[in-house]
Amino acid sequence: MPDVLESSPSGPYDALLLLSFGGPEGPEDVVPFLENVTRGRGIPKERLKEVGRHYFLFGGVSPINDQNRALLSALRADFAENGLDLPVHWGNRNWAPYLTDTLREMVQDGHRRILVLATSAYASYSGCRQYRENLADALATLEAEGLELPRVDKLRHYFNHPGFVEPMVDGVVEALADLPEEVRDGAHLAFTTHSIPTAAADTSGPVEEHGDGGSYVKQHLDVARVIAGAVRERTGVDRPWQLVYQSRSGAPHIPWLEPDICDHLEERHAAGVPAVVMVPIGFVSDHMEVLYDLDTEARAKAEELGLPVRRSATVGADPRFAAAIRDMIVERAAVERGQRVTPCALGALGASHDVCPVGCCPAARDPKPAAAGADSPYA
Ligand SMILES: CC1=C(CCC(=O)O)c2cc3nc(cc4[nH]c(cc5[nH]c(cc1n2)c(C)c5CCC(=O)O)c(CCC(=O)O)c4C)C(CCC(=O)O)=C3C
Ligand SMILES: [Fe+2]
Repeated sequence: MPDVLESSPSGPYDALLLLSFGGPEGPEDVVPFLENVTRGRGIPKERLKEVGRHYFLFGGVSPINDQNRALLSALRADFAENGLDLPVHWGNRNWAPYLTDTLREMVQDGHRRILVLATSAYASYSGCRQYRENLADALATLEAEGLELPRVDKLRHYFNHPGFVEPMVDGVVEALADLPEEVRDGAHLAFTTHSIPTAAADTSGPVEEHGDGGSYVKQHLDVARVIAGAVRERTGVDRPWQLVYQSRSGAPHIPWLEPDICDHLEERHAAGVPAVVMVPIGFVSDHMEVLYDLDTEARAKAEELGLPVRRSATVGADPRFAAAIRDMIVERAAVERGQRVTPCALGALGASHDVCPVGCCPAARDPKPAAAGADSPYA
């Protein structure tokens, strides 16, 4: 076995775990799903009712599960085509297939070195450490069951990998082409991502990045700048752009990142901007936040204003994204074998760390053990 692993480009890893958020698959799943997501998180009941309503509008089905099934197929097809013999499993934090069940099956199948791909591209408590906390929790459960624990690592943040960025550039160019010609050149770009509490943004990423929106805001600004630059080159038009936010929750007196996309559309319209393309860089695929908060709510706001808007595509299961993941797996495996690599990244920040350092994206309150980082209690 060790010989096979040594000669494989993904050795020492023997499996990939696609780790996602999870979502309901029917109306009866919605409330239990929301209970799973919000356990002990103090989200106002009003907000939960509102979010439940979004899911019911779509038949109680989150788009995220089919998106993950498509990504699984794309990864398996890409690995097979490129001779990467690495099985891919799928587990979620908040709905079936649950992370703990998937990890148990992987251990029972004999996997010992597992690399995790999270469907979240940026640093933050919600987008990184919370995934690592759930991994630690799953490992603790398996340990209590007497299973021998595998070693679990997490793939670096991929927000600035060309395989993530380039499909979004294509998406913006296509969205612009879909606008009426008379407003196309004057259109502004609104890069959107999930709002988080400003305190969580300020402590996102490694300690030395804390303050002023932390890694979360810096990473999004870097990607937005790269995409806006590429779109300028492709279309020959220099369009103003801004990073804005969506999907705010939490108590109203707690500051979250602003402006909200709907306020931004109002402000741009009042300033005489003729059109806006919304670019959801914060989302890996068409999550409920994209289908409801942008395609339903923000579109309704734009219609009310008489402002032409388009929403550009998320990366989803684009083959370039699957190839990028393969690239990063092979890269990380080489690092683990003690080899030097030149990691691939666009923008000014460079490739993100392979291992989250101590103090990265701390929890706002009651810190929990987190796996797959420098402060992991597991090997
Ligand atoms: C940064 C970030 C991402 C992007 C990174 C990543 O992708 O992980 C993300 C993704 C997602 N968030 C999702 C769903 C929810 N998020 C909630 C609540 C919250 N999200 C937060 C942040 C983020 N969330 C925060 C700071 C809260 C407040 C409470 C808390 O600190 O927990 C709530 C509770 C109700 C509400 O408050 O809205 C729900 C239902 C789904 C599934 C969607 C689908 O079904 O397609 C996905 C992909
Ligand atoms: Fe969320």
